[in-house]
Amino acid sequence: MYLPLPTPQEMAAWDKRSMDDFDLRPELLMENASREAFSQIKHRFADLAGRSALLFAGPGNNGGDAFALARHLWISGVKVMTLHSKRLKEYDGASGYHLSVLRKLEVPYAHLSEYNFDFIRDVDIIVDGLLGTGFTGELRQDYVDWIKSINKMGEKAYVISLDIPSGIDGITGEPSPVAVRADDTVAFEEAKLGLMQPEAREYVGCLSIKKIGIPQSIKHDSPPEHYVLDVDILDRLVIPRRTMHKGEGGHVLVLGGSQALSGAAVLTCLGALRAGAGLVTLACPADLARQIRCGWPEIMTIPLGEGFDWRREMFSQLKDELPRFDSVVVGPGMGRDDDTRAFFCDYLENVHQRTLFDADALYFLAGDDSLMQRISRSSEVILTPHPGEMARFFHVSAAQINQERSRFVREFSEKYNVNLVLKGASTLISGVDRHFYISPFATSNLAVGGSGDVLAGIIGSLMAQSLSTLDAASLGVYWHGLAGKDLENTYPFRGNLAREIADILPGVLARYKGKKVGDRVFFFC
Ligand SMILES: NC(=O)C1=CN([C@@H]2O[C@H](COP(=O)(O)OP(=O)(O)OC[C@H]3O[C@@H](n4cnc5c(N)ncnc54)[C@H](O)[C@@H]3O)[C@@H](O)[C@H]2O)[C@H](O)CC1
Ligand SMILES: [K+]
Repeated sequence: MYLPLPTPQEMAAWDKRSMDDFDLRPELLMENASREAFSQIKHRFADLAGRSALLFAGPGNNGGDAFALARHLWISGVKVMTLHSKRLKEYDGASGYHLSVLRKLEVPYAHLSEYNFDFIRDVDIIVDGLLGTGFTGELRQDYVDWIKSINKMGEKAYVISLDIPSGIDGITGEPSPVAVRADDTVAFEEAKLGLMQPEAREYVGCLSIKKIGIPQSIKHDSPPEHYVLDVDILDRLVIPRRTMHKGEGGHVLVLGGSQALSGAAVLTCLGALRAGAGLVTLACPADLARQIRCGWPEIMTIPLGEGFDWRREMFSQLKDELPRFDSVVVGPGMGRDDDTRAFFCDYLENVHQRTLFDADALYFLAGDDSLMQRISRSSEVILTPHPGEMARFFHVSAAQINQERSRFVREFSEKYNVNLVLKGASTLISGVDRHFYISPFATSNLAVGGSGDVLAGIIGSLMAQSLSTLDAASLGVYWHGLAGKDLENTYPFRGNLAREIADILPGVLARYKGKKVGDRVFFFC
């Protein structure tokens, strides 16, 4: 369901405990790491003998991984050249050990700063073992130059990064200021947090996670703070009983829509229906409800008051009906005027415990902390802002939110302790369990008006189907992302409609549920 995403510090702590408590030597873990990278290369090249490989070995253990890998390639008949970043005698510990074996085997090596890349012709394989989780701050200029050389040669050669593309920050995922563009990245034991951040996407290539022998109990005793959603989250949805009745599918109430924005509420209803809700009811001003009823027979409506505008009094019509719904989605296309706000405030006084707040509901909540206090610490509600909506809570810009998504989400959780979905590439979920869950999907096919409305409907639907709010959010975000990824195949230049995201949900589920992805995090590489 959730794969751990340790920070470099969390990973180093696991590493240390492996040694201290279990006497697992670093040489051994390094050997395991290099074997895993080797098998990934073998997976890419059917016949390795006679190929050429250039290995970049940095000053730390990432460089040691490259030394050990150079040995496996050499033994397989690959023409190997190992380039090291510091003087040979400066290598010690596990890296020094694997280097010494290489030297005994007489594998060719050279100092990086003395090597002339102009001599390189048609290398097949480039191994990036320059920097791993020990990298901090900005790259030194010589590293910038080496990384640029790798990327230049990588236009024609296969590039594999060990653990993390060199130059990528292990937490933020940002290149600092450049980074290796890999075809494959093999993350050792677990993917590091930075690998899953949107900033790292174009550098990581195809990511696989390979175990190197860190005992499970260590990870269990010191769990990381962040996780990435995995495909088996789809297993939370069970095949429905043939004899079920629609009530068992849950009943979602959507409060939203206004004359200018009726489509948003409809898309939320469609998302909810396509995600399997047995019944979906839209409550909105009466004239709007009549219009929507004509075009969408599957959506039931509760016409409130009269006209097209929301009014405070309308809530009294709805109040007694709330308990018959299994979840409520409030906000899509609702509008932001004072009368709508008054209706929303009355709703908050009587809030359904399984409520999802989206769009204009977030606008009201962000503008008045006393409203947030009414739902704060409610473990079953959820807020689903995009960066612009999140920005209003902090009086910053959407760009600032995107620069430090984790930090803002953490601050929000600490202040209000509710479930939260911060949308965007690599959507971030924070649960009332104080953990953070990242979506593995970043696709431009989801960047279309109405996509968020559909997501609100999906999550609302899953909340109505008795999943915990956090599971509903995780599954909903994964399913929505998978649909977007699937649309990428049909519409590589975008152009899909938001309603198509909703429409393909059942088919996507049928195709991908139970599918084995092995140790790959991303389906599509
Ligand atoms: N986690 C495990 O159990 C295992 C990890 N392995 C590999 O080891 C690296 C982490 O190794 P470490 O020695 O801690 O760090 P690095 O190799 O990343 O190198 C640190 C090295 O880099 C220098 N440095 C730091 N910042 C900069 C900078 N901005 N510019 C230039 N140089 C920089 C610093 O001085 C250090 O010398 C992990 O990623 C795995 O690949 C094991 O092999 C298996 C077990
Ligand atoms: K690396």
